[in-house]
Amino acid sequence: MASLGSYLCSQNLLSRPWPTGHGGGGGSGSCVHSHEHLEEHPAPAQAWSPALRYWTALFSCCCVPWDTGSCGVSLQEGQLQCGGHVLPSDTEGIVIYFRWWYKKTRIEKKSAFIDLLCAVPLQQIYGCPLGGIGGGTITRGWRGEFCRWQLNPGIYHYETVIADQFTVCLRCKGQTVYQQVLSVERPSTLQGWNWGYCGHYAFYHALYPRAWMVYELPGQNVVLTCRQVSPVIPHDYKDSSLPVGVFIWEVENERDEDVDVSIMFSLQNGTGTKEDRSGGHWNEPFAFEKEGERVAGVLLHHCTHVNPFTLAISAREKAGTGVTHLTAFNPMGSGREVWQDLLQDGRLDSPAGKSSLTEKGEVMAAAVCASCRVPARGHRTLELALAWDMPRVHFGSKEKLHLRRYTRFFGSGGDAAPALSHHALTHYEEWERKIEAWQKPILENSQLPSWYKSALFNELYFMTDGGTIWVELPPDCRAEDLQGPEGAGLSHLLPVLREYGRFAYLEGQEYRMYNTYDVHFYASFALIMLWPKLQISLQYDIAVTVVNEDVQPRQYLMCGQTAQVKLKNVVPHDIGDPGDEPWHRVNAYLMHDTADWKDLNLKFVLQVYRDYYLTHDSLYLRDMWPVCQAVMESEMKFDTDNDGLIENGGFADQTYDAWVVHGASAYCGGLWLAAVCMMCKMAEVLGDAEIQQKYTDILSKGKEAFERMLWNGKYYNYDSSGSETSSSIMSDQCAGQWFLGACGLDQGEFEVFRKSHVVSALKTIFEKNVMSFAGGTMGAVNGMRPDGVPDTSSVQSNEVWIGVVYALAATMIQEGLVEEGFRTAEGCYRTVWERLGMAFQTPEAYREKKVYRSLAYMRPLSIWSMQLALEGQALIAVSSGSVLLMGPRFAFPPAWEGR
Ligand SMILES: C[C@H](CCC(=O)O)[C@H]1CC[C@H]2[C@@H]3CC[C@@H]4C[C@H](O[C@@H]5O[C@H](CO)[C@@H](O)[C@H](O)[C@H]5O)CC[C@]4(C)[C@H]3CC[C@]12C
Repeated sequence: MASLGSYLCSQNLLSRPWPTGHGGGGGSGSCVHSHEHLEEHPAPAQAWSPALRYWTALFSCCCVPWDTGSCGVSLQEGQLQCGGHVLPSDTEGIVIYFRWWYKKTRIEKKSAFIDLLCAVPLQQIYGCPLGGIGGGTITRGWRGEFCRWQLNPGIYHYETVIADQFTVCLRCKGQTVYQQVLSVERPSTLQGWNWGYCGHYAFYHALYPRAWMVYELPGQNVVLTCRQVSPVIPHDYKDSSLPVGVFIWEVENERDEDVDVSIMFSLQNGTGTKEDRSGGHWNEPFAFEKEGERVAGVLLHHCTHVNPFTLAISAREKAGTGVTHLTAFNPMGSGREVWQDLLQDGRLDSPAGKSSLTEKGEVMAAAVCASCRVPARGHRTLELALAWDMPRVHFGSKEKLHLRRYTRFFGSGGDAAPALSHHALTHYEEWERKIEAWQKPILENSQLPSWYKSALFNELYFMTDGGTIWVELPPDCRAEDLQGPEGAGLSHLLPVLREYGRFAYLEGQEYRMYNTYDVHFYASFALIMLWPKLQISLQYDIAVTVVNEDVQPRQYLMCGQTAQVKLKNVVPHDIGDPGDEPWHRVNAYLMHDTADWKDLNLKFVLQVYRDYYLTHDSLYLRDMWPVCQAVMESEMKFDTDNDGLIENGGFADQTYDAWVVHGASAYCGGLWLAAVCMMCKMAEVLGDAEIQQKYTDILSKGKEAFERMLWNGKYYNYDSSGSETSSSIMSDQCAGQWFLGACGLDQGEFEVFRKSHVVSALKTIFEKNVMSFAGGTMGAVNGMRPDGVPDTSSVQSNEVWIGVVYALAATMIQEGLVEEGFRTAEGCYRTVWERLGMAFQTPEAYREKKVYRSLAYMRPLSIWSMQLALEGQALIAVSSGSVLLMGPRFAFPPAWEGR
């Protein structure tokens, strides 16, 4: 048995529940996300609700048909509320938003990029998603259900498809003794099947990109362990793109007699949407043999007009393992014919030939079954796979055709499902070896707490399940098609995009914008550390958008003003909405005109240097340098008093897009100084003495202004406006230092913020925002008043942002406050994954009580910056000869070693 399985075996855990510690909160050595008994509910979070409950009342009085129920709209005590924050009842933005929403959804019949009226209902059901990066994802729940679907890029569909199941059949001496669907459900369809598996005898464990389900078949003396593996492999740009998942069933026979074991995998042709009934779908059996390895199963052709696809269920044939199938059955009926077929001999009938096409209104399913004899007291393995092939995709606008990344290896003809299945079933062992080599040093590091190990790997689910898309650059695409006729001098743009393709992931499953840049700033650590070429490719895409403009005027929802969609020489908020035409039309976000945001340009510069520092890619640095200069020039205008420090504009002009900032600010001012420092460093590397001098002068002036205007003796004030809340303690006030530290630019000649000030600020945040908030158990609140009461002046100052908290923890670790860093981050992990049951859907934000916002969000990927900080600490420890804190470095290619 491979990889973590061997760890399981070595600990004699194969036939027992995974070590506990989650849910129980004991932290007893488990490093996976677990549900001990599948019948248990993970956490009592029903009382928690989406943030925007005030809308119902508002819109019901406008007589808008309102049928979604869960989205959170309410009027509390006669006032409009957002996240418990009272909004003025005449708030112009709300009215403008509503008008826009009505036109978009009711007149144009399109979906809104952020639908405040139809929030995704909270279901505490999710587990590890299936699939590699950018080929679509199918998420399974921790009870084994197939329940979250993203096959059309960026578009989610939340539906448990009942026919999608694993069923076990046990036979002794030629008689079936046990046949059971491995599901705790008791549905109204397929009533001829034996449902209602007792959840007490099942255990779920997840350590992304793998998950384990252990079934102790009651009264059978047989234990099944289903190991689910997806090809998500750091530094791998081929197999990591594949739309497949493998299920390795380990069967342990604890009886004194042989048992014939069959695992049947049934699947509906579709994803549980109304399209499943649209007619014209069909199934066919297949077998695929290559290099002496044979897999067999059923193809389910889903023939929709837009983005048709083929699903494939299959199993690996090998000596002693038989594979049979059922090409088609009705998943809406009793399913009795399927059940009897399996019951009779532990095999399926395996009819030859295709099914007929489904009629309109008809749904079809198929099944594949792998069977083997397991000797008394013996052990055998059955290997099954799910693949889906949707090679050619259109986004919502249907203007451009995109080929997914994997088509360069498996073709774009729509006939790749057999080869994908074969590849998955013959390569998963290699994937597991690589996953283990990557994860093991961290898992085996006894100095790291278990919750952290779970958080680090499991939060990575968003890399694939963030509506992620990875496509090829069209072969005929020319540099001028991307950069415009003048060209931006990005000499390596085409080679990079041709070699590594284009990558995009959503801000959140509920905030449907690709590569939201102010947020990606936080999440980008995962990409640069694990798939650096994708981060480089993403940055090239952003650089292209910087040099382009979109002169189309439009009204912005928060302020009501009209301005053009995208200005030249500024970084966009995002690269578009999958419901429209991303890359081609950027800035789907229309809450604010982000041309006036203060953080976006700076975040580009910070990432360019950070990426260069970690990859040593000097071609990239050279290409990005003019773009950095251009965006810094644009940013310069925000230093209105020429003191070397930018000022905010008196509106929410940065990632905290509902938290107003006036004048100089700790967050944007700090990012600015860090970016200026990196401009000096990049100019030095590139030998540009003039620019280096220019930025050195700005930096020395700006540092002085920053300290004078914001330092209060303990921490940096929120802003310099002198307003009632300008002395608030912002948890993210050291964001600039965070990036500087990650790039080794935080000391000596490069020290921007005085060490003693940084440490004092971090200690204050720990004392106030962390320990004085929810008893230190929920991470850091964004804004805290010096007297220890959260800053309620805005919706967002009173929230905890999980991704910000992980970044803060990384900053603490960088500054040597390791214990404080772990304590801070632990609060968020335990709140989200244990208390609220929001596994595999970490939201952007929650409040101390009752409210959360934006499920399945990008920012928490910033936890990878904690890992970078820990590795940095380990290097410091080694070089100073002190005790090594960490295990060996991991995940970096050999070229990075020793830096
Ligand atoms: C329209 C309301 C009143 C405006 C007015 O004063 O006239 C707005 C008040 C509060 C707004 C909501 C705040 C939370 C969401 C923010 C979201 O933007 C994305 O979120 C990230 C921050 O979490 C940000 O970093 C990222 O760049 C953004 O893309 C937009 C939806 C909000 C629900 C927002 C909606 C308008 C208000 C209700």
